[in-house]
Amino acid sequence: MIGGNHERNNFSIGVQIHDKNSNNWFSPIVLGTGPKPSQGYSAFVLEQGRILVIKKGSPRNESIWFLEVDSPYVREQKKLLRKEVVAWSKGVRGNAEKPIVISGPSGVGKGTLISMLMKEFPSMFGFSVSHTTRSPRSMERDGVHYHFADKKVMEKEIKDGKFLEFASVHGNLYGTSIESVEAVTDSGKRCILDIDVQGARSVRASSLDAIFIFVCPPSMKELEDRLRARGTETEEQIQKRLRNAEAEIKEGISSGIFGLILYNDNLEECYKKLKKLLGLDEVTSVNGVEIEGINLPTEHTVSKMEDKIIIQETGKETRNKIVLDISSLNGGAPGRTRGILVDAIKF
Ligand SMILES: Nc1ncnc2c1ncn2[C@@H]1O[C@H](COP(=O)(O)OP(=O)(O)OP(=O)(O)O)[C@@H](O)[C@H]1O
Ligand SMILES: Nc1nc2c(ncn2[C@@H]2O[C@H](COP(=O)(O)O)[C@@H](O)[C@H]2O)c(=O)[nH]1
Repeated sequence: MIGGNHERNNFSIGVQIHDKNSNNWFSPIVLGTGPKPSQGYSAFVLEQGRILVIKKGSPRNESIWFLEVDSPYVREQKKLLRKEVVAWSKGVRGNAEKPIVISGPSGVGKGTLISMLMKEFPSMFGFSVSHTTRSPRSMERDGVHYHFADKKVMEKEIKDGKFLEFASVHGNLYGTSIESVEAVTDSGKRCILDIDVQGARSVRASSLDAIFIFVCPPSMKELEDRLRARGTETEEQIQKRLRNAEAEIKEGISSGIFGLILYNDNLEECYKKLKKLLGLDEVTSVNGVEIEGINLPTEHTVSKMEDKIIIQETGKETRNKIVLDISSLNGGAPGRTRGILVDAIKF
């Protein structure tokens, strides 16, 4: 059962599961950010354990949702959390672009390359803000560079299934929350994750369909010089990061986790190669790839014909029809919007 839940000031709609055998209702763990309560919903059970939910009277990009009840991702989470699990993802027009995972040893230049990409293509990419238990550096801001977290709180949230991946890196806990990835995908942008090799391995093993890029330094000497020049770590921390770098580089190159390997020798050259790998070398406009919202008429009826959902405007002389092609679904939970092909027909 999917329904409104205003009473406890919880402004996301609630989900309850009915067990036919015991005739009991129970509340599953709900992953991802769901839709806010609305004046009405239509729902259709789709293949592969998904429910399509269409909201009435919602603003642009807020009307189409998918509740995953028995998809491969949800089954994986049920095993991990040993509880009933469901997961939300939001429907967007077109293709949901794959998230990009960037890994590499500390100081190789991942953050520098990501900043260049986000500066040149601000409307295309968004950064997944990780959680960490390490202390902030002087220029770092909470919620922008990291969510600086208390270890106990973060460990509890990991237990509650709120993280896509987490790892102990250079003596601190780091992790990517589902909410952080969703904050990016919900804004229609392609998500970039800057995470270590262990985190990339976890993401690879999950059902999040991403692109994996490993960044290598030209030499260990150059890596050391960059870490020192950055001036953000103590000598002891630099030594620890350099020791870890050797194993990370070995694993990054030989484990098969990463489909793409970039050498960051000359920064400009490396950035050009990164853009080429992402198919951006010909892009001159910052608005080249936008994921559009799906704009539904406020008053409508909904029907299903084979693999098409037909949304018909009511109460007006011109009756616009919107057709969702559910055979075209791509992407999805966790932390991803679900792309869908949409046709609008005016009468
Ligand atoms: N190709 C390059 N040549 C010289 N210096 C570089 C190059 N790329 C990055 N740098 C410099 O190296 C330092 C480390 O870069 P950056 O902070 O981006 O590394 P990082 O991989 O994100 O590290 P961490 O994993 O610790 O966050 C920075 O001072 C940056 O300006
Ligand atoms: N597994 C994860 N690794 C992460 C995450 N966020 C950052 N990192 C990695 O940690 C190191 C050190 O980062 P620093 O900011 O302390 O220099 C670096 O390799 C990052 O890629 C995360 O969410 N999960």
